[in-house]
Amino acid sequence: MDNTPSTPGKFKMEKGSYFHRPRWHTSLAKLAFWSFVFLGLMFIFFFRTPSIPSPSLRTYNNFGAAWEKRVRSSARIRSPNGVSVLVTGAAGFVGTHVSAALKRRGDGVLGLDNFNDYYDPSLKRARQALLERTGVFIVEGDINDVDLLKKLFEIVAFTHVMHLAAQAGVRYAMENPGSYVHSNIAGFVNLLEVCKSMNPQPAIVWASSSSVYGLNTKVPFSERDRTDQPASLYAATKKAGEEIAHTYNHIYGLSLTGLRFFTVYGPWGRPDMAYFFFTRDILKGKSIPIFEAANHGTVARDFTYIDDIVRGCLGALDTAEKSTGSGGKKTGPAQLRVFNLGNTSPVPVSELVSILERLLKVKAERNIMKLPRNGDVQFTHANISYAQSEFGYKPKTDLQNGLKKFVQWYINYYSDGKKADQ
Ligand SMILES: O=C(O)[C@H]1O[C@H](OP(=O)(O)OP(=O)(O)OC[C@H]2O[C@@H](n3ccc(=O)[nH]c3=O)[C@H](O)[C@@H]2O)[C@H](O)[C@@H](O)[C@@H]1O
Repeated sequence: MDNTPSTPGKFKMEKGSYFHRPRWHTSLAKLAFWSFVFLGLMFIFFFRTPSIPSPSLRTYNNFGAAWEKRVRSSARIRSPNGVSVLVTGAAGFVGTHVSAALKRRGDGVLGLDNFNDYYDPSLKRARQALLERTGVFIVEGDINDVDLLKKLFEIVAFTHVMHLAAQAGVRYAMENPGSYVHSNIAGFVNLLEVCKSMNPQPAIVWASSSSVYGLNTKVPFSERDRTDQPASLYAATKKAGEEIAHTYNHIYGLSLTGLRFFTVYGPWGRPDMAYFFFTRDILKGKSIPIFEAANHGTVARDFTYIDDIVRGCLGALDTAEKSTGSGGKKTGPAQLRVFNLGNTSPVPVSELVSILERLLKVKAERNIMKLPRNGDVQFTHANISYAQSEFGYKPKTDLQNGLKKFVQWYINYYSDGKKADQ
């Protein structure tokens, strides 16, 4: 679809290296150089000890017979009313939890993830291992890979797609804008293109974000509020996703449900998020930057615990109606929805830090600083009545209890000397 690589992660567009090319003054130097390269390659080829991956994490060549068998087996429905779900971003934080929950109740689940290095890929591999143990196979690939997506639909007639693959994080969008366009816009369009051509078309539930409310000041945020003043490119790409969803629903009859997640946290979380790296840095005795708005204004988030989000995702999936189109043609109006999935009780970031201090029994070195103008908004607060009325969404975990579970996981996960660096 474009020229960016299929796994952007930390990839950034490079400036042309033309002006830095070495000049070869003599053909002798050239010969010596290539002989060196050749010998080096031979050395690597013959003397490298082959690393034997554990059977559970063996990588399968996409499209091979063994791979196809694993795809089929992972997606096999094991309960009477089960559905078959393709979960994109399955090695991600929310993707792992949702995949495990679907599998537990007997649905067929196949994961897809590009394992990019936006944050520590070993954490993604550990989540993959966790899912493997529950019988969920994650295909390694990118949502921009049309052939791969088509192949997966050829093997399995997915009834649903839970699309959670994305370039996340609000601040990183200033460093690497291309990765947001690549995953959240081009990747999403690619996935919808493939879904719209299927017969039957799957119903799609996908991750939008609370950040679409941008600079709005009226709280709590309702789905009916304006979403035309995003504060980050990340938010703008999620908002674009919502408009793109409208288009595919309108033209092709795809059933589409967008979920606006509000700062999701919990065990197996994302190391780029504040609660995660605050924990790491408090334990290290490193100072943590705590943002505050103008005139000492409070910065707050409607932090939402992962188990509540998972219940919301499953509720949305279970109430998703069938797509109405087939093979690229719409036959009638289809469902188009967007829901807030938040906690409805915002907590100031300074309070988040106090809770962590109590749980970790370590005093944080607080570095209070002005909210930088790099994508953050001052507060978020969800009105969840729509999700409540449609599928009984009701968050149960407050920040104190949720962080307790996160800290327990964190201490346990990093107890064996693993590094918690991003
Ligand atoms: O709910 C959402 O829509 C978004 O939630 C998070 O974004 P954010 O709420 O900014 O989460 P964090 O980066 O963990 O920040 C949490 C709070 O800590 C503050 N913060 C962050 C970083 C820091 O160094 N200091 C600091 O005080 C932020 O201003 C924010 O109020 C996720 O990173 C997004 O992917 C997601 O879409």
